[in-house]
Amino acid sequence: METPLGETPQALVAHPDNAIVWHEDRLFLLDQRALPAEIRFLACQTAAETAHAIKAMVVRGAPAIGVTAAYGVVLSVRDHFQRTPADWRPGVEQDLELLAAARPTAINLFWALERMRRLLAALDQLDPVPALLIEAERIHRDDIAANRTMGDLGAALISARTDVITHCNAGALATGGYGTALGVVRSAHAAGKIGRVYADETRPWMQGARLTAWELQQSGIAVTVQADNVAASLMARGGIGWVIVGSDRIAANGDVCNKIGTYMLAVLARHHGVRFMVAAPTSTIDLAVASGSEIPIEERTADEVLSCGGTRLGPEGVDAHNPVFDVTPAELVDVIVTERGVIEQPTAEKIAALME
Ligand SMILES: CSC[C@H]1O[C@H](OP(=O)(O)O)[C@H](O)[C@@H]1O
Repeated sequence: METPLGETPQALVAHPDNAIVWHEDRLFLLDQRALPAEIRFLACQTAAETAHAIKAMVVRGAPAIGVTAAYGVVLSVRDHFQRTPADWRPGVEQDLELLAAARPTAINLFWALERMRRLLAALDQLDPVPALLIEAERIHRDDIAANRTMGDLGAALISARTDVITHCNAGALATGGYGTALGVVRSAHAAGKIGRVYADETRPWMQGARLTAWELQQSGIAVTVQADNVAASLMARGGIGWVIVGSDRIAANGDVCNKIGTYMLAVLARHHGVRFMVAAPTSTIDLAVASGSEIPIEERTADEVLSCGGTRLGPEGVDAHNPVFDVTPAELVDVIVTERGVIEQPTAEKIAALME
């Protein structure tokens, strides 16, 4: 289990861009289960603790999960190399499986593990840890750079000041920093193009009400939280120029898997003439799945639906259905923004050309 901190080191400043910190040979995670009511970092010292932190959603969001898993591999190799320097690889392989089993949908988890696995296979120097830490830090740094590039590319698509709707949290907390959908919002806001952000609360885990609202408040961006069923009438009222969301996995044909409720927003946006933007790094594109129907959708516990903030809402004995992602067909996506460029009206051909 992760180690709650006694004295938080000065390097651990509580800011959305500081959700994942490698400090003094330990991995510190801003506990997103407690935000914004409580600011607390948890320290992970093993791959098992890191895997648990991902599964328990201490850290969540596709790119953030990938970055965290990469550091989890560093913890694993250091652990096994120290214990059995002559035969550390079997134990690390078991830890890689443990990390891969933490959550099934966000492709960045598997992308990051595969990148670390490739380096592991190539390493033959005596102590592998330094090279692996450099790679994990590179994955982290590259994700932030990608988000900043996407922020500017997405902001350029917003032609005039407007209000926007976002869903869940695709901000700095969900990435290595800066954010994907909220990275576009931050860059567009800096250019004077964002009036107000309407953040869907995003039942049942409330990423929007808790995390997106906190992030945008920290960035000085006007944010209004709304129940998940308000978006239709808000779009009908007018004034919403864009729906801007992130993604956990994009299929080869441009179908977008994202937090449950995204598909509903895409249908509403198309009906109301609101443009629908998905911001995601190319590490979220999975060419191995032809369409969204092949993407595994994580189901979490019924209790997450039948309770809120620790208070039981539903009667005992009643079941609940809790798929935490859905798939938006490519034809409902106006634009996908990646760090390599923008795809209008995504198709398999356009995705393939981008990924060449
Ligand atoms: C920038 S990816 C964020 C993405 O991840 C969220 O899911 P979860 O909070 O369950 O990890 C949601 O789908 C966001 O759009």
